[in-house]
Amino acid sequence: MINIQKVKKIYPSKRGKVTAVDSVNLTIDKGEIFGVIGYSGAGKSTLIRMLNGLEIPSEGTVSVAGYEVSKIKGRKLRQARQEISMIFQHFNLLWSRTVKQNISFPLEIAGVGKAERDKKVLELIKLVGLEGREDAYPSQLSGGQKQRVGIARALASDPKVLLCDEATSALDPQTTDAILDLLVDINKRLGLTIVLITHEMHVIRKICHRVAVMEGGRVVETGPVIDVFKQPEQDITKRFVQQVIEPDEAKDTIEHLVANYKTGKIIMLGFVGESAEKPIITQLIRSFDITVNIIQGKISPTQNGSYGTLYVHLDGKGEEVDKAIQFLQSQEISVEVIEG
Ligand SMILES: Nc1ncnc2c1ncn2[C@@H]1O[C@H](COP(=O)(O)OP(=O)(O)OP(=O)(O)O)[C@@H](O)[C@H]1O
Repeated sequence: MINIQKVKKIYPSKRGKVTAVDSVNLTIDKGEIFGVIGYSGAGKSTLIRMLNGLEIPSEGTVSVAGYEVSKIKGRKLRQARQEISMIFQHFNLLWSRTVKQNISFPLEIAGVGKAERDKKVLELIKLVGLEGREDAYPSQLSGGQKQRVGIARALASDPKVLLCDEATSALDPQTTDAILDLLVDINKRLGLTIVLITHEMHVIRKICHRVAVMEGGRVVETGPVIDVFKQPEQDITKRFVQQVIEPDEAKDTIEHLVANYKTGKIIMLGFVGESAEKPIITQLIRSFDITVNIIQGKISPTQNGSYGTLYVHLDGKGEEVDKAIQFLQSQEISVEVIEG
């Protein structure tokens, strides 16, 4: 569906040239939710803007939904943009138009007749959950509702690809989750390919099938989300993964608890995929003469399996504790002894 080949984008600036995107190759399949993550200045916006011709690459080719967007102009590019829609961090709504009129706008531009427009707008309002708010103005809506209008408007032209430019960055965590759920629902119902850029690993964890990590204009790591969580290769990826699996308050609690347990061992277990759903702790308690205290744990689902971490304190005779650890190591989980 999307093919990015040897793409570079160089901007001229007063202090010389800036390479915003450097030698990027990516292929994104039909129906995928693909995330691009990176810190500010990594080149994410430039990359996503090249997918709908808002920026033209300095080198390389970009093809999306059968259009070579890096080469086309004028009418052909406008036609391509009907099939490659975009939503934005700050929604970009028309403030003097109602919800209905905002959603209808791209259909008016495309010359769709009134009856057909009205029918389509109603369908979209239902799809994004805005029933009852049809005649409200953007200023009367919450952030989440505004983004729902943005999504409905983007879907009006029946696109094949939806580009999301930090679409949840202006929203609170709960609203973010509701909008992410809506994107997954749309992806499944309409088979839409979604490409999103973000600086939050939570967004990637929750909805993406695959992820590319960008740093200094380059894609430094890419793969299925679960694999990246299981084995992040680059330091920057490890930092992003830690954002969600090991929040700072967890570290403080562990340090505090480690100081309190004088005997036994504290271990950190890492679960990925099917192992996250097995009753390993039950097996541990039944099979060994030890006590097991669960200190802290979190299991999170991704689009291609679950992963999680669990801190436990094992206490008992030294050899029995060691046997229990060997048992854990024989399972498909990572085991790290923290203390003891
Ligand atoms: N129009 C422009 N002219 C000159 N330099 C630019 C232009 N647009 C982006 N850049 C530079 O290119 C680099 C990548 O910017 P880009 O906005 O793509 O990164 P980003 O990862 O999206 O970051 P952010 O989330 O802060 O937007 C930065 O160094 C930026 O200053």
